[in-house]
Amino acid sequence: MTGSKSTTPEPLAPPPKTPDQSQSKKTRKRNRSELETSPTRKRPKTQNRAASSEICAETNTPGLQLTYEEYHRQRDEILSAIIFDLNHVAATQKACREGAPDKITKLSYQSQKTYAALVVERAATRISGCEDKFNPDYREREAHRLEMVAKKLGWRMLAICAYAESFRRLCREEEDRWLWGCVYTKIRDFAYNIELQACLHALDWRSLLLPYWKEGSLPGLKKEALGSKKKLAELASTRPHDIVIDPVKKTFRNPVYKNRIQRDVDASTFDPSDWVAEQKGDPRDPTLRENDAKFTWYGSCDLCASPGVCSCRLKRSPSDYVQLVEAGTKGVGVRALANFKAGDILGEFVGKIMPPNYRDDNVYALEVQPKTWQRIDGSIALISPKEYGNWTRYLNHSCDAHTVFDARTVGDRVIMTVEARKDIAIFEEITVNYGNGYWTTRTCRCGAENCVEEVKKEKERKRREKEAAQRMIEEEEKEKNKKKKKSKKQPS
Ligand SMILES: C[S@@+](CC[C@H](N)C(=O)[O-])C[C@H]1O[C@@H](n2cnc3c(N)ncnc32)[C@H](O)[C@@H]1O
Repeated sequence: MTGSKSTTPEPLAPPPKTPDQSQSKKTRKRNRSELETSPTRKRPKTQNRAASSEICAETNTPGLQLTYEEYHRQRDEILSAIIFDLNHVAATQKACREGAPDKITKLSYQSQKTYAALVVERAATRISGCEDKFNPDYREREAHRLEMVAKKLGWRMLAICAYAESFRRLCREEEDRWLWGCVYTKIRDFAYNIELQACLHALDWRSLLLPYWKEGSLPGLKKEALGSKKKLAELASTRPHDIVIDPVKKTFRNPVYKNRIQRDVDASTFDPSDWVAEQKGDPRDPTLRENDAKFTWYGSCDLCASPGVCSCRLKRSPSDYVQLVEAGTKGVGVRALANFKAGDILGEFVGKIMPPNYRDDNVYALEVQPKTWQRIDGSIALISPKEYGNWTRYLNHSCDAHTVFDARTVGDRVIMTVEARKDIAIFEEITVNYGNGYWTTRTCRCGAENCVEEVKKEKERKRREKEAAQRMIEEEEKEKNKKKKKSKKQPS
């Protein structure tokens, strides 16, 4: 990414289309199969849904009260809430395990655990056939959905999801079976991602299943479903961005570059010895903002507008909502675990702070450029995360990217942030634009309509046409010269 900071605004997302226009044959087929998981539909009750049914009536989609887009939006919101709840419960559990939690945290954890245990119990009684069918509290819809998750996705998945209030409410209260079907399908497709996220955040789903553990006591509850305590403890102590998930093979690994494991770190590092040739005397970190007049050109803090050094920091929480995954031929990629909105700052690009002329990292390095209003040529430094960095280094390129790298002054330094330029849906791969310069010697495989490879092909086609035209002119010239010579030789 050297010399490739993209400061130009990304094109806006295309306007919403009707379901027929916006969906390819393949997606339509998939959507149909998603919807088929829930056979019947009831008329939605809320005002919002009524409005959506009007939209649908306008688009003449028989039998649908919501558009596909509306379904997908609601589905993504529910999924995002489920992941948020799981992370929140895991954080509460951690606080209770590690320190002296306050009363509210303790109560909150205890109540979440009780609710989750009740959900597992409901599924267990239903599946083992001991359900009291004459119980006035009997809720068929909820029991059916819990049974479906336990039987098809496994008891582990049920125990994990049971901790999320939004999942419990979805099973109990959501009347729209199609919407339930959409969410269920997505949970099924990303089950391994959700499971690993829960394990990495040390969510204690195991204790919900242990009371039922006895060979053959619950259909489908095998010893493997409980997992090994040692392996779970290992995962819980791993930094989530130190592993890359392969959801297809259901495995994970450490990210590696040139045979060295890449480590996840929280902040950039500066080693004065890297800067000796660059700066005379005592080398200093050029991204550090100090209270002396010499460096006032870093501008005021972008968070609190303080002209001097302040204590502002970027929130780290968005990093809990991204995952490293195998991205096919592109290597490692980043997947969103929440819905992000345009304008959200997702994180800081961190690594080793090197001089601008550093040439040893032509894959990951990013220039720290002056902010757009500054009239300063060149870059201040280069951030090289080839060995130590965070998840932002794994953002793959797309010519129609979701995010941009941008320089910002925050607290005591100038940092490179990753900012969303358009909405990002949960489980989508997050991309950034490296700039066309990066692809002069490489081949981009982003597949976007405006891909730089198309521009390259067009350039190549024009070059060939020009060459062919040049050759024709030359040949015509030669012919003319020959004719001239001949006519000179022949006496008139
Ligand atoms: C900054 S790294 C991104 C993380 C990288 N995928 C990895 O496995 O570490 C940039 C490298 O990822 C790969 N890459 C990223 N986007 C790509 C794209 N659109 N097409 C092809 N390769 C891509 C290229 O190998 C590129 O040199």
